[in-house]
Amino acid sequence: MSDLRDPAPYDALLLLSFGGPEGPDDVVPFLENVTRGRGIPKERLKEVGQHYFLFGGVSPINDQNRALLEVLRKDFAEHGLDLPVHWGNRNWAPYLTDTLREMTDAGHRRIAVLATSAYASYSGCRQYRENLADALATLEAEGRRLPRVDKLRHYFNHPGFVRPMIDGVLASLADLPEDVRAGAHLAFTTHSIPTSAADASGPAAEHGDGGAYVRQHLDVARTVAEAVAHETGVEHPWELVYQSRSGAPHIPWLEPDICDHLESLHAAGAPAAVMVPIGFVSDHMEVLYDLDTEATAKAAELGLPVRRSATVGADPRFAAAVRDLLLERAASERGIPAERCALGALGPSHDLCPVGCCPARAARPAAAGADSPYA
Ligand SMILES: CC1=C(CCC(=O)O)c2cc3nc(cc4[nH]c(cc5[nH]c(cc1n2)c(C)c5CCC(=O)O)c(CCC(=O)O)c4C)C(CCC(=O)O)=C3C
Ligand SMILES: [Fe+2]
Repeated sequence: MSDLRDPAPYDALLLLSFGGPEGPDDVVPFLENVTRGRGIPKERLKEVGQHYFLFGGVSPINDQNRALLEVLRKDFAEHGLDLPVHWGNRNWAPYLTDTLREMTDAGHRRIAVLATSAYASYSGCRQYRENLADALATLEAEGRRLPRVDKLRHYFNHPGFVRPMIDGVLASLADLPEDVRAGAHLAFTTHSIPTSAADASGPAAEHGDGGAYVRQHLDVARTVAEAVAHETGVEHPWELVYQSRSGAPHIPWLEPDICDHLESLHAAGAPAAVMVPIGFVSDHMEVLYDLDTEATAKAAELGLPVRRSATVGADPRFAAAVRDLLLERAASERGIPAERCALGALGPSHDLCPVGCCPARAARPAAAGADSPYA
């Protein structure tokens, strides 16, 4: 096999996701899993529970991961990549620990991990690595010989992640009434996090205010906005805004919120907006509730025409990007330099999170980084 198509040393891929409830009885236990020890106000939990109940207690995220699994397996098969793809979640079944146990018992020794989270930050990266460490600790306590797990690099700027978003924005613009289209703002949106977490996501000293988290999002937003301008001949004004804030009101989180932003746009005379959820990999609950329900209602109240552009989801170009990331990392683990695709100004992200990357307040073991306690 030609070197750059060889998955060795990897013998399996693990799709690692957030997980979500699949019926009304799952909602509260799911929220308990998500927020264990994180001091989310009870009021906020009741509110978030309502978002799920509005959709029958079902988060779309699991079906989206099932669809992604299917396109990944299809893409691998079509490209002669004989590598099983498994799926495990941090907060709901199929649970990460159970999947990793099955993979270990099936004899997998070297597992590449794709997290359904594209950017740096504690919530988007280190927390996934902590949960991997927890799962490995459980398997170790059960007397199992541990496989090695490697998390694939951040793919926020991979063309297979960015190009489908550009197409999504073009489709949303085309769907706006013609008389407001040319003046439409692009409101790039992502999950708000505490400003302290943003600054620690790759140090503010190196990346500026908001750390790597904000810088990476700004880079993607600029890349998408420039590609859209190139395609349409119109330079749409754009901004990076936030959604889904939680936590106590006195703690500063990234702002402005998308709903406040729509109000400001309206007040400033903007004729329309496209909400572009660059922070998310699929149309899960944060997109369906916070954007399609809440922000869309706010826009209707203002009389501001809005559209919400698609996330990458199970786009075959994303599956191809995952294959690319896996083969690139496999080659590099074998000591062979491989091309590392990236759009924008920041270049490809690191393979291995450095010691102390994206720290949380309380230090906990995290796998698949330079400070992993596991080989
Ligand atoms: C950066 C980021 C991403 C993007 C990266 C990634 O995708 O991982 C993300 C994704 C998601 N967040 C999700 C759900 C929730 N996030 C919560 C809480 C929080 N998220 C945070 C950050 C992020 N979150 C933070 C700083 C908190 C508060 C503190 C904490 O608890 O760490 C809470 C608790 C209640 C609330 O506060 O809202 C819930 C229910 C779902 C599933 C949706 C579904 O079911 O379809 C997904 C994909
Ligand atoms: Fe979240």
